[in-house]
Amino acid sequence: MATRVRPSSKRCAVIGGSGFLGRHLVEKLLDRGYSVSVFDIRQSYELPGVTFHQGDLCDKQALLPALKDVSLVFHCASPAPASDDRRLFERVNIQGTRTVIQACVDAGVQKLVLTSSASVVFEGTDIKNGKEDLPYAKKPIDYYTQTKIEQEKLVLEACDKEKGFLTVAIRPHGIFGPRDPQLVPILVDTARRGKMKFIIGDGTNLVDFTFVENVVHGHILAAERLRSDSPSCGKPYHITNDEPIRFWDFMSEVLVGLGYAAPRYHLPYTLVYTLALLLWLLALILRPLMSFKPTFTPMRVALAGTHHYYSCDRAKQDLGYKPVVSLKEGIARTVQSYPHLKQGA
Ligand SMILES: NC(=O)C1=CN([C@@H]2O[C@H](COP(=O)(O)OP(=O)(O)OC[C@H]3O[C@@H](n4cnc5c(N)ncnc54)[C@H](OP(=O)(O)O)[C@@H]3O)[C@@H](O)[C@H]2O)C=CC1
Ligand SMILES: CC(C)CCC[C@@H](C)[C@H]1CC[C@H]2C3=C(CC[C@]12C)[C@@]1(C)CCC(=O)C[C@@H]1CC3
Repeated sequence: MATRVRPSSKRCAVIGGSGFLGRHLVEKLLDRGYSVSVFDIRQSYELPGVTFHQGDLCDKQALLPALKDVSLVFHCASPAPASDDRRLFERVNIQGTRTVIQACVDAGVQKLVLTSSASVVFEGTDIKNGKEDLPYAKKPIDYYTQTKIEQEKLVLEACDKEKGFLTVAIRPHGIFGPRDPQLVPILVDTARRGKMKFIIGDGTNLVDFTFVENVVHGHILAAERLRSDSPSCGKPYHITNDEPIRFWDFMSEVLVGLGYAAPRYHLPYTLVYTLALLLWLLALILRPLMSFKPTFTPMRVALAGTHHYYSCDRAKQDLGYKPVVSLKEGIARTVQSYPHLKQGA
């Protein structure tokens, strides 16, 4: 009779492990003595202790070898939020996540940790100290958010204590840190094109930004605390720096740290939001003829002009979460890590 090898509890897989968050997660897992199998559509680095499997997560046959003898899987792959390719989001975040769940079950994986997003409850209006019991956005602001909602539901609903398949979702917000391909590069590009002179709204709106190492810490705590008798089974958890900051103060600190001027002049929120909507519509209409990507999308304007900060109380209580790097230290380390994006570089 063939005996089934019990997966080692120190062997895990990171789907999306070549990306920004995924790679930081892989590095921390290695530090903690895990051996890691990375599954990603691209390979961006090599590290001892890591086995790479290149493929599309929508392909179960490609996924299965990466999950062999693995007890714990982190799923942090997604198309970039800046894309507006609805079919891609639906294929990867919804169909692909179904495939990931099925592959985990087939491979005998015991725990699945999903990187969701705090944005699953964001509709473009103020959220102050939002808790996990807020309803999902009824009118998600973009395809990214819409498909992250469906993805989170799928993973949490798949939690099955009887079958020994446990799931949990981490909802980070505004991840930043070294090697981030999004926040700082887009900010600097906008500044270099002379478009970061304006503050949208009165500039007092509070927002969460989360240093990447805190997000990693939250994921590992969630994974290690996940047992059939733990309160976290099938639940989502906000993970932030727990230090809400004015959106425009955060942007200014990063810009000034890199040698650019901070935005100074105010523009009314409703005016900018309406312009962003019109521009988005225009881009949609002109798509068959030409392609242009507006910098100020409705989603970015909404994020820049409203309050959106979340309570981490549930993560503190159930997971023992506490940020390990302060916002000040995180900003300093981030700025230092981008010498090539400095003014004049
Ligand atoms: N960055 C942020 O502020 C926040 C991010 N999140 C979530 O965190 C997770 C990680 O984000 P982040 O690290 O910033 O993103 P990245 O784009 O840096 O990483 C995602 C990785 O997944 C890969 N990928 C995309 N599609 C597939 C596919 N079909 N099969 C296999 N791999 C694929 C990407 O490859 P490629 O680059 O080639 O597409 C990339 O390597 C995502 O789930 C995101 O939704 C949540 C909240 C905030
Ligand atoms: C042009 C400026 C008004 C803004 C430049 C910075 C923005 C690129 C970023 C500020 C907040 C960020 C953010 C995300 C992406 C990058 C920003 C818009 C997410 C949408 C990434 C994916 C998520 O799950 C939620 C994030 C919220 C904050």
